Amino acid sequence: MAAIATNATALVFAAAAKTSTTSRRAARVAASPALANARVFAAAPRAAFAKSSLRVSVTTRAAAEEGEPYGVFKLNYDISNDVAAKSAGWKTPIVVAVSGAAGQISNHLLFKIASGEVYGADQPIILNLLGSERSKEALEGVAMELEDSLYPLLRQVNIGIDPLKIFKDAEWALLIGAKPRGPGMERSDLLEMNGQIFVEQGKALNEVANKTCKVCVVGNPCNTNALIAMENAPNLDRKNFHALTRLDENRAKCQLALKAGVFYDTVSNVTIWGNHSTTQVPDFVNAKIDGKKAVEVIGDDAWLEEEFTPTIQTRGGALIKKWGRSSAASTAVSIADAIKSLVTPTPEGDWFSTAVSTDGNPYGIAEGIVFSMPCRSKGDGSYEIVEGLEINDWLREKIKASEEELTKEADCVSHLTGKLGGACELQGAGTDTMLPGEN
Ligand SMILES: NC(=O)C1=CN([C@@H]2O[C@H](COP(=O)(O)OP(=O)(O)OC[C@H]3O[C@@H](n4cnc5c(N)ncnc54)[C@H](OP(=O)(O)O)[C@@H]3O)[C@@H](O)[C@H]2O)C=CC1
Ligand SMILES: O=C([O-])CC(=O)C(=O)O
Repeated sequence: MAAIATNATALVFAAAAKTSTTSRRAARVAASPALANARVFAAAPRAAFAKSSLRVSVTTRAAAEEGEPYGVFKLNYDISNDVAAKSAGWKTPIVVAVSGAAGQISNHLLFKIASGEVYGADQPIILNLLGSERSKEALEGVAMELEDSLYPLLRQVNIGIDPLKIFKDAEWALLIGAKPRGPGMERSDLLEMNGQIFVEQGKALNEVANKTCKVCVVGNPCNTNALIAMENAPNLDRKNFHALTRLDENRAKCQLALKAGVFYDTVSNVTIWGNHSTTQVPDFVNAKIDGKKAVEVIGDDAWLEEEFTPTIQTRGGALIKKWGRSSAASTAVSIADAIKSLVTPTPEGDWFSTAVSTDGNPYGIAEGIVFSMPCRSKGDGSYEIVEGLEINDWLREKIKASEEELTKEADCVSHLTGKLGGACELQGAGTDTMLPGEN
């Protein structure tokens, strides 16, 4: 993690960084007498927080030797004296690691997370931000903006370019960074290039993340990137790997509401099946509007099949044409929604979409891929796949096409997932498939 000096205190601290923890602290105290009375909070690992009193009993030693928390987050104090924290009954801080942290999606998401809107108003957050040589400076800028936002719940920010450090003790890993597809690139090229990133990050998560870490892959092609990360992290529960299809669900809810002439909060039970690509299947068959079947409320099967479905499949591309960039704010909102769906109980009778491992799934989808399905959660971070949805011929055929696409993608990256692979059938003209932003 980077130790970046932003003020006199930090400069003194940075200069002392190669000495012992004790002498570093002495140097900081000398530079800032107010610290003389301060005790440790900033880099205390999660286990150090006693649930009842929020008392911190360890020093920053371990983290300090790897790199310091950013800027103001270096300032140590005793959380047991934090009246606001105590009276609000705050929980133990959690480590949320984010890759592509200097990118445009993160620029929206990080501030939502730090505000308490995502994990709850009683959940202190430690943000670990992963960048690269390319984005080092930009990442500092992001950390500066987080400092300047004065979020009470944001208790520490660490920035760095080494996933082994940034993913340390992560309870959530939001993997957003990925190379965008460039002109003339085959999807298989993108799979290969980004696949390498997710091998490295999967291995790092395996080594240093909390064993119950929940991983949400956003960087495209997100389903297969999630598969690669999952296969490279055998110490983590496969069920805890997700690829983001919540944006597609939100897009589908909006279009159904628009057609029905109702506000979108009346639309429920919307599933996105399959890949976050143009083969995805927005399920209008099981969707509801005001508790009634959407198909009956809308009463226009031709529209649902021939307009609604392709509109959702290609919404990303339509947005890029208008805005000149891919969805960022709405993607960040949907990541927040996806997390909230796992940390709060799903409303009775409803479900949400997330792409998860197909191992043991109740719909007969091929195993060994990451496929979007209807899920429910008790709010403890885990989920179950909702069984018993009606799969009519229309859905069956479309779901099959997305399943075949993901199976081919998995074959293309078999050398990255430790499987004995088949040929990569995505290579060559006419066989290539598209991301939502590529049409
Ligand atoms: N699943 C979904 O619903 C959606 C997914 N997406 C995907 O999310 C990802 C991030 O989008 P967004 O934040 O808008 O993108 P940005 O271009 O703003 O940021 C992407 C980040 O990826 C990192 N990156 C990793 N490897 C490379 C590379 N080889 N070349 C360039 N950048 C790289 C960069 O960070 P660094 O230099 O720090 O590594 C960069 O900051 C994309 O893959 C996009 O397709 C977007 C919208 C919806
Ligand atoms: O293709 C992209 O980068 C954008 C994308 O996934 C989407 O908007 O759904």
